[in-house]
Amino acid sequence: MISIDHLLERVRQEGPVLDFQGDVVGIFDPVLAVKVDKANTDRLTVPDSLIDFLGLRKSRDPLAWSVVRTVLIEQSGRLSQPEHLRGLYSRMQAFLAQRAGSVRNLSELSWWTISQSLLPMLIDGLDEADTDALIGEQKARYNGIVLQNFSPWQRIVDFGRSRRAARAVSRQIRQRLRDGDRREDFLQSLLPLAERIGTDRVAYLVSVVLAGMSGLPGITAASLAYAMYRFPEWRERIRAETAALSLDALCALPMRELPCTARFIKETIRVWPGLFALRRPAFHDIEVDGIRVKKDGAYEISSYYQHHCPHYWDAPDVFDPDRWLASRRQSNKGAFVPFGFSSRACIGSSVGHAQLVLFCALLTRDFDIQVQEQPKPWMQLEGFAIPVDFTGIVTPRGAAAA
Ligand code: HEM
Repeated sequence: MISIDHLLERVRQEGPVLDFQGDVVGIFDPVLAVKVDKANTDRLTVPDSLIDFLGLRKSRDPLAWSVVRTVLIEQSGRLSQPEHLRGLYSRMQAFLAQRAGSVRNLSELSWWTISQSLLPMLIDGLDEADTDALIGEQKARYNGIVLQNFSPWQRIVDFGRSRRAARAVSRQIRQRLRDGDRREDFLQSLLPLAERIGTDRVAYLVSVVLAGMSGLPGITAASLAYAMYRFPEWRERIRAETAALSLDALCALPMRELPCTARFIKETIRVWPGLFALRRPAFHDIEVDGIRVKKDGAYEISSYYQHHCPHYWDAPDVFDPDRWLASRRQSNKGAFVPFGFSSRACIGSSVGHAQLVLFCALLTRDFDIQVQEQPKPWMQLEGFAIPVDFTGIVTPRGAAAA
């Protein structure tokens, strides 16, 4: 990956559309990035499965990706209602409480607190064995995404984990369809598609949501914990806001009563967006506003670039949550894209954003964190932002709210 300074200089000299090696076009203008990504996604459908390749499916009725996205976005909205957030908060709180009192890798702890607590929103009512299977898939993703451990042995272990998780998901789908049992979770929202696309492809869609909830949410949570360590004055402001609310009030997400928390989250995901650059294959020839990307070529778009470009932000590298005050807000022309670019943006952003607010509350009103200063924690910026050497002890605060 080229450095941000080099990229900024190239864009300054050559403009926002750059030719990279190997038929890759870099698009570093927010409006153009959205247009090209949309043109690529418009014709995207749910991919074929093995059954299609073997010619075993009776009807072949392609289902647009945008339809699936709408279903999932609506479900994400329902799952961010207070009654579901209360459950999410309790799960995160219990997870942290079990791990309190001993020295931990705080990035890893943040990642797992967030990721594991989301599982019942994917499939509610799982038994222990199937929960273990899905946690196994999350372990595989943690190894690949965060630890970047691609040793042959790890790959074999993780392949086994993924197979086990896939079997658990298929079993759950069959069981739900057979028993007519209804739950409020992502799986439920996908079941009506089973008749049209087959249960195998519903299982695939469940795995896409599982992947979505087992990567960036946890990485973002680690950045929030790190930002609280680096900027303790903001931690105290968040504590004051969240401790003033009962848990029920907090789960209604009264953002007007949480202005510092909201600004802190925005600024953390601006400075350290979960994903720096996306290199997306072109599914067909794309021609938009004079930009051409050949089928089987690729284009690159970057939230990190957009979040650090002085064209859109004053002092872009400075962590300054107050830049989001209404009195100071700049017109950033759609450059702020922590949840991705519109046509492929995060389907879980309602749940995701709510969870980040609750995570901030948890780390301030319910727990204290003592971070170890040796070795000094630092933020690794390679493809995504993850705090390193970030160890410490989490302890419950005496006055944890009911
Ligand atoms: C703080 C939390 C989160 C952040 C920062 C985040 C960020 C993102 C980003 C940047 C993308 C775009 C990736 C791309 O363009 O290829 C994305 C996509 C996605 N996210 Fe999230 N996400 C979060 C939470 C979640 C949650 C809670 C779920 C599931 C419940 C989820 C499910 C997905 C899925 C399925 C996609 C793929 C959408 C598609 O391919 O059309 N995300 N997310």
